[in-house]
Amino acid sequence: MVMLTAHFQLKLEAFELQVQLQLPATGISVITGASGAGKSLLLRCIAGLESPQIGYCQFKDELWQDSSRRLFLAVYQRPLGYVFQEACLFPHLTVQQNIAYGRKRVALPQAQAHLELVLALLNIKHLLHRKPAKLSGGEKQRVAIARALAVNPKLLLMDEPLASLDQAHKHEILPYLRRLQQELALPIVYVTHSPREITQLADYLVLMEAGKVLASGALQAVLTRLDLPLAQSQRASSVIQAEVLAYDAEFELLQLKFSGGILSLPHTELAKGNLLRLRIYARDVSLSLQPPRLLEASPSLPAQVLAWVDHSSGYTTLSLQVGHEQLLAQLTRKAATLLGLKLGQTVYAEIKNAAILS
Ligand SMILES: Nc1ncnc2c1ncn2[C@@H]1O[C@H](COP(=O)(O)OP(=O)(O)OP(=O)(O)O)[C@@H](O)[C@H]1O
Repeated sequence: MVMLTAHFQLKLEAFELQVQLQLPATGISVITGASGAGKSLLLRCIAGLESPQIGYCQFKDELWQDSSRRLFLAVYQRPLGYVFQEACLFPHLTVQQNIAYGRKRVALPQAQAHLELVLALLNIKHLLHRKPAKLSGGEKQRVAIARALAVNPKLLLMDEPLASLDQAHKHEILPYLRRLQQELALPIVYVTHSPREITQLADYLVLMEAGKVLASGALQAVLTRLDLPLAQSQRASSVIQAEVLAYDAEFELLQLKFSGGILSLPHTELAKGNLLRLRIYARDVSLSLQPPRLLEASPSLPAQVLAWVDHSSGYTTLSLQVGHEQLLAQLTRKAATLLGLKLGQTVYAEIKNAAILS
């Protein structure tokens, strides 16, 4: 189901945004692309903070903007929350007052219950009486997110909300974002450069370049498109869903099942049946023409070669069909040449490492 249909044409002095986009109703849609690609401008257009010469924006069954009919809802008339790179809290107000500041225009009876849920989900109840100067960067950003959610928006827009935080605080906030989206059933449009945030958060991915949408689609489909810069970078990765099958306590190995076979990963114990999102870097997948021998520690999985692309760095990225999933593998061009691969050929992929993202 489509949540948001957005067509914008915005001419600035030295830049033109020209976007036609549809985003799905559920999950987190991530907008990514190089610096200056127009990601923030697109988000600002959706919010009604820019006035494009041509603009059409429909959220579910609400028409927010249609330049052909001279219709334009101002930002405060659109039921959305906006979180910026910096928390931008009022320094003289407490956390509670900062959050209440955004809530003045909401007088729904269920608003208090909603707010309680938001405070619990973001784990900030114990901070309510502090001033922003006494909060860590991560806590400030959680308060800024609570303030945006306090108005009970139908859509949350986030523009690089973790960019000003150090690594530790980024890690602290990421799990909250996924939980918020799920518990509040709130669609999120999220701008980021970060490959980690893309793989951890995105259900749907939009890739922008020079003011235009270069590609958009389900995360896995966009990540594994060999014609896009994502698959050709050194950090190319694929994402798969897997289920916890068993735990080998002796070797501290988690056994995970996905449609392509079984993976073993060193990890602490997780409950059987848990569904996990795994990120597999293309360079952590090695290929062999021989089927695995019995009793290998991490048996290779049968995979079909779908396509490959050579890049200028001396590497080749291949896309492989493994069960119902597509995986990327990155080899040196020499190794790929020596394997003598052919399209459609069956090879054996060893997944040497995978990160559990959620
Ligand atoms: N108000 C403005 N007036 C003129 N040009 C602008 C304005 N705002 C943005 N631009 C230009 O539009 C282009 C896109 O800007 P935008 O902030 O959307 O990029 P971005 O993809 O979000 O980049 P970054 O990742 O660095 O934040 C840039 O070249 C920028 O200089």
